[in-house]
Amino acid sequence: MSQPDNTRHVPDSLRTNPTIDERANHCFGCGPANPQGLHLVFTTDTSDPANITATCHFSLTRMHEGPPGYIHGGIVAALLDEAMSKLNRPLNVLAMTRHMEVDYLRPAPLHQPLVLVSRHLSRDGRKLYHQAEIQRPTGEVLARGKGLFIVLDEKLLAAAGLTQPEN
Ligand SMILES: CCCCC/C=C\C/C=C\C/C=C\C/C=C\CCCC(=O)SCCNC(=O)CCNC(=O)[C@H](O)C(C)(C)COP(=O)(O)OP(=O)(O)OC[C@H]1O[C@@H](n2cnc3c(N)ncnc32)[C@H](O)[C@@H]1OP(=O)(O)O
Repeated sequence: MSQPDNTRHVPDSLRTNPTIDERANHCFGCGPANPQGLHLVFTTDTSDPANITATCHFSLTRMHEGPPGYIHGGIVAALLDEAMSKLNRPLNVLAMTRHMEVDYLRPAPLHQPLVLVSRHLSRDGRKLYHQAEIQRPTGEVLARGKGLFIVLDEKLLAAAGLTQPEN
């Protein structure tokens, strides 16, 4: 009986010592290699250490439709989650979402320029508290998320062949 050839689907980068960026290459939110992904590109601003932010300008099409003409609510949550996760690198940690909540304030339209803005709120040991918003270019807030991210412990990372970034 023939066996599936899994090796063809393993990128070279995963055979050696892949960086977190190489591993995140297929991330649904930001991975450039994911043909079905959102391909979000963020700019982070660390100029004020007390107010670290990440910003992304984007527009979606009917691939991500929920209510007619509007972004699906699950995608809204994914956008907010992604935006908040982008704060972890400037904070120099690898962390994952433990809890998040979403306020759907107004329907978020397809085919229109929108802005994702996330902000680091506070840190308590391994617990990072972030928030993110989807805004119109006018600043009107359409959706807001708050998230608890947990800095991954070294044992979990070691199992995945990773280490926390140097501080
Ligand atoms: C297996 C290896 C994984 C490899 C991952 C490698 C790198 C990842 C790093 C970067 C990712 C790269 C690209 C970004 C990709 C996606 C972007 C979007 C981000 C995501 O989409 S990422 C996916 C969704 N994410 C998950 O798939 C997480 C599943 N989960 C877990 O893997 C565990 O859950 C973990 C490890 C997170 C924590 O596990 P844990 O056992 O270490 O910690 P625990 O659960 O105990 O919580 C700790 C403290 O939070 C408190 N706490 C809990 N809930 C609370 C609440 N509601 N309010 C207030 N406090 C709360 C507890 O009370 C406790 O507090 P205390 O320590 O003070 O007791």
